[in-house]
Amino acid sequence: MTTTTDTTTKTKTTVLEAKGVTMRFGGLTAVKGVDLQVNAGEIVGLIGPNGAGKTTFFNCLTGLYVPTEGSVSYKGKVLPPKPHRVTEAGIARTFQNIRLFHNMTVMENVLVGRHTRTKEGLWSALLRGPGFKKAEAASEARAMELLEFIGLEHKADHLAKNLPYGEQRKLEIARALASDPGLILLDEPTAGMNPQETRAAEELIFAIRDMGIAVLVIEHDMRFIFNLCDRVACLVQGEKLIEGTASEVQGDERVIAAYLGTPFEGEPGAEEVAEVEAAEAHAEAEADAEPEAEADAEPEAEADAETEAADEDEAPAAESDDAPAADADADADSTTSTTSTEGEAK
Ligand SMILES: Nc1ncnc2c1ncn2[C@@H]1O[C@H](COP(=O)(O)OP(=O)(O)OP(=O)(O)O)[C@@H](O)[C@H]1O
Repeated sequence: MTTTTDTTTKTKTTVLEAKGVTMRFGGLTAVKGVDLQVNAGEIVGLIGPNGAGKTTFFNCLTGLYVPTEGSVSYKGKVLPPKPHRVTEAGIARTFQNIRLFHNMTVMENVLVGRHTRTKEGLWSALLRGPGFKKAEAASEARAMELLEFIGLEHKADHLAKNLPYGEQRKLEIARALASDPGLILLDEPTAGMNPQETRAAEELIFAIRDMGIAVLVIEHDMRFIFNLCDRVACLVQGEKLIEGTASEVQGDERVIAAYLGTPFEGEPGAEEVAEVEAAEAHAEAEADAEPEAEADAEPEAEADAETEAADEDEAPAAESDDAPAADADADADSTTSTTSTEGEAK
């Protein structure tokens, strides 16, 4: 599996073109006039805070929702808003919450994904004629190729429900690939994954791109997205806030603000700096004053000083030293954990 990000051989053929896609649910406009293009050979990321409209936009692209306004074209043709027609046209997808057939084997799950490419009709299937058997053998061969591609060929006859979580996510991708798509939409492919599984998913997506399949991916894991994507679009409250290269989007203050409310990287605000400096100066002054106080103190006074160690004169200095670091960690943690919890919850 190659992880090259070399883009020299990429063409600029537009695979997906969404124009002015709007989706309203009663009074709520979940997606507002979003334009987005995905070109052949590209990996495009779609980011945005919770409830920004990312999954709704995916559902509009794949025919699960009929957009209130706008159009979606695949390779120059407007797509009918019907999921099976969209799959037939060449767009496959995975879901935020895993949707495997849990009591079917790994192989059978991939074969289900193959059905849009199987031309044999009902009678042929019931009579199991030569045409059907040939098609069935070809489907199984293709399914096994895909299982080899994701590294699950040795588990072809295991029940899907017995796979570990990370392998279930990979199997979903194999099932989507079974329809021979030209574009795959991945909705939070690393939700709930550990760092090793996330890294493997990243490699898998590069390999899918290298097979000639364009990728549009929703993800909350920013490191993953910015490492992976040629372009990134950010949705906020249903609207596209910005679209650009990973570095353009990563550094955009509006994106940071949309996620966190306040910047958490780069320079802290003047107020925070002044607060920390004052606390440090206070702690130093206390430390300098202490030896003298101890030297002068009578035994009773020493006991008093110990009792006072926990009083408010000491406490602010100690807290001021620890608090900024602890807060920064908490911020970072809460960003990550919100992300994974969110992903798992759906
Ligand atoms: N079927 C629906 N009916 C009514 N409102 C909906 C429906 N689907 C989504 N919404 C609303 O549309 C908005 C966008 O939701 P959506 O799930 O698309 O956001 P998201 O960016 O994918 O969020 P997350 O990152 O949490 O998955 C939310 O306010 C949501 O409650």
